[in-house]
Amino acid sequence: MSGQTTGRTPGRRDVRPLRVSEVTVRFGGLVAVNRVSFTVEPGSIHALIGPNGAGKSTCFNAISGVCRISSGRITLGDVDLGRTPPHRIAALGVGRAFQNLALSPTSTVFDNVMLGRHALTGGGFLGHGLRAPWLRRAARRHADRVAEICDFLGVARYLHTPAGVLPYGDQKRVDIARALAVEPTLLMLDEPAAGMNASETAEMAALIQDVRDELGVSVLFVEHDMGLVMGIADRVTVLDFGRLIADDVPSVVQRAPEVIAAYLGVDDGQGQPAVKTRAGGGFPGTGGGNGDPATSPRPGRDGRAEPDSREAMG
Ligand SMILES: Nc1ncnc2c1ncn2[C@@H]1O[C@H](COP(=O)(O)OP(=O)(O)OP(=O)(O)O)[C@@H](O)[C@H]1O
Repeated sequence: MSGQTTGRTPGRRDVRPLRVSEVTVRFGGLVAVNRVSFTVEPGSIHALIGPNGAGKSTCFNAISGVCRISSGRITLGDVDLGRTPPHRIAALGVGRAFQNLALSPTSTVFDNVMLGRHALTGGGFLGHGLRAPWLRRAARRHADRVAEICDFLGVARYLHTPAGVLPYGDQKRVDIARALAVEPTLLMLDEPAAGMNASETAEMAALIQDVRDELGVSVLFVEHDMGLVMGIADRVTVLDFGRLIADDVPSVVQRAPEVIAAYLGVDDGQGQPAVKTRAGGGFPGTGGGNGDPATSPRPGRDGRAEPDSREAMG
């Protein structure tokens, strides 16, 4: 991946910490996120993990303004994001790529990525029909930047191709390009390796590291592939049933008894999973199972097994 990048840094904004402080999100009587606090440090790769229904997506939605927090505070630097609409949050420097690609399949890659740019431009210069010379110059600058971002993501050759005909892995890259088009200081990735094979996952890992190292952008990602998480994250926050159960470096998190128990549903009290009760389950470092919690059943809120339909992803 590194060979495909331009190495150009945006240098447009200071990268600031994202602080999630005592955040609670309720849906009626259900507490989906329960007084959760963590900080994404500037220039870090930070993973948010947890079994199905743990509250990861809700937490992501709260940070990107898609759902309202019931209490607590979310700040980027000293800017309060907690009650800010999504388009403003994007303009403030938070770019988000989605698990289910948020691309228009019939629009070109260029147009899809330019759409991401509209958080910066307000869509204004296009709406004026490019009559004034300064509007044409602005449009050219934005077009050049879109091309640069696509080059960085390794999808520049598809610039004028409808996004929908690209291979899945390349569509993922275009979606990340769209998120980077807002010139974010924080990039949020929702299950970036979902549906990818081992070599595509390795390329995605390299890409995420390039975003951090070459663009200086912090990355917060939700992921079920524990190999990817433990391989690239500087810090890992673990949720279970809406509560934070661990927040530390990967080597500590993967040995935390609460984390092992959350993924396997059982703990023998010594921090060791009772794997015999969870066929195929396991968490890296525990010696239990295939190392991919996404393939493991886990107890539901009512204590019954809650099978996960996800495919094993490495
Ligand atoms: N819009 C909503 N209305 C009601 N309940 C919701 C809503 N969104 C999520 N929930 C519930 O909140 C809890 C947390 O869900 P969330 O999707 O955040 O978990 P998750 O960790 O992202 O799970 P997964 O890994 O399966 O995507 C679940 O019990 C879910 O059913």
